[in-house]
Amino acid sequence: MTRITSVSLRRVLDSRGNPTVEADVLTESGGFGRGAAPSGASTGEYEAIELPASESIAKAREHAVPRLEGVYAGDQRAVDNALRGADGTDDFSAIGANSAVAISMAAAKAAADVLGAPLYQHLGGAFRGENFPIPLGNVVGGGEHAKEATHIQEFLAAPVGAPSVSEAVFANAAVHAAVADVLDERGVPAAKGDEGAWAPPISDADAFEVVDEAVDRVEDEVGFEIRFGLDMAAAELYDDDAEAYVYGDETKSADEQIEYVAGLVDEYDLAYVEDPLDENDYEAFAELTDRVGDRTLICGDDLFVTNVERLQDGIDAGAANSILIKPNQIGTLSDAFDAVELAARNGYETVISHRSGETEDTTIAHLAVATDAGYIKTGTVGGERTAKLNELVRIADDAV
Ligand SMILES: O=C(O)[C@@H](CO)OP(=O)(O)O
Ligand SMILES: [Mg+2]
Repeated sequence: MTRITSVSLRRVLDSRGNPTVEADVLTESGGFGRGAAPSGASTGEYEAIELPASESIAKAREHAVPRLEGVYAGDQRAVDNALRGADGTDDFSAIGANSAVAISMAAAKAAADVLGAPLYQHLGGAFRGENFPIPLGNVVGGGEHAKEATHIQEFLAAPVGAPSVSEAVFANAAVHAAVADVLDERGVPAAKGDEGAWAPPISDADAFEVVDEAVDRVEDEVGFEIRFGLDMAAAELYDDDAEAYVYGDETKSADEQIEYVAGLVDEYDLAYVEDPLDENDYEAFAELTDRVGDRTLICGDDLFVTNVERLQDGIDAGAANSILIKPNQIGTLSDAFDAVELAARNGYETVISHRSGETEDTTIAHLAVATDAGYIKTGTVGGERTAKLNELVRIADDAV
């Protein structure tokens, strides 16, 4: 094992053009790792705290860096415990989860570098599974990621029948292109949202038709099953005062929302529905899961925020049957692994995910392979999205 000799932090651009934190970790035997923090727009109420990049860097330099020097880079728990100890809060509000996650990922990469092993192998070990995640590809979106588009935040292609990860990745890109064709045929202009999905000014009902048509076309071309799913990001739709989900001029009570989503699952044979209900409503999540959980994944993102305590509450309540894993929601890779393990022990599927604000960092591709995750959600097109997808293709090709 080799000790960390230096941690340097800087501000770099994220895909929205905002400053984010990048960390470089060096070890005594010359190992090097670099990690950069992503950033959410539709952030959950219970996420770890992201501080302004400069403030987070200043605080981490003062409190965390001195504690990290001398820690074994390959002992990820020790690295992450040092980060937690330096911060001293439950939610990383002292140094910022953005510096914490950048350092945590950089240390893992430095350790992999020392070992001469790819990151997924260092994280997953010799006996990790041999499966590859199915990529969920955002092809139409709105909500907090694009104003004047759909109320539902993400319509996600799910190439569940793809024979390889590479074919799955290309199928999602083909669905993205087919959506552009269908919109064009309907005379609908479309810009792109934060994650590169089309952001057309159409109703949610029309978006279902467009995506369904695009998926059918590509399914015919490629000859394997492609379904689709949603991230409803319903906490963003929910109005606490009105106690209702707000879709422009229309509102839905929790019961109506459950009815609506269950109807969509059946009508469109949805493979996946993320955050269909408010992040505080475990009960409604449990009711929906009970109704449709045998035929689709009901995934908690803002509901669980990659947090084992919130996930345990969900398991106890029977809320959802899968969890979105975003390392920056909780602050360290160790915490993210704990959430994956708790999920796996309780039969919850795991979906490793990007954020709407991203960098070229490819850690989540390695994390998905290392943890044998069933799915990865990392967009479809755009450099910061294809960075992860292309890394997955390289991992499958043994070329990292
Ligand atoms: O809600 C989500 O799942 C994510 C990523 O798609 O969005 P954000 O990073 O804005 O929270
Ligand atoms: Mg989400």
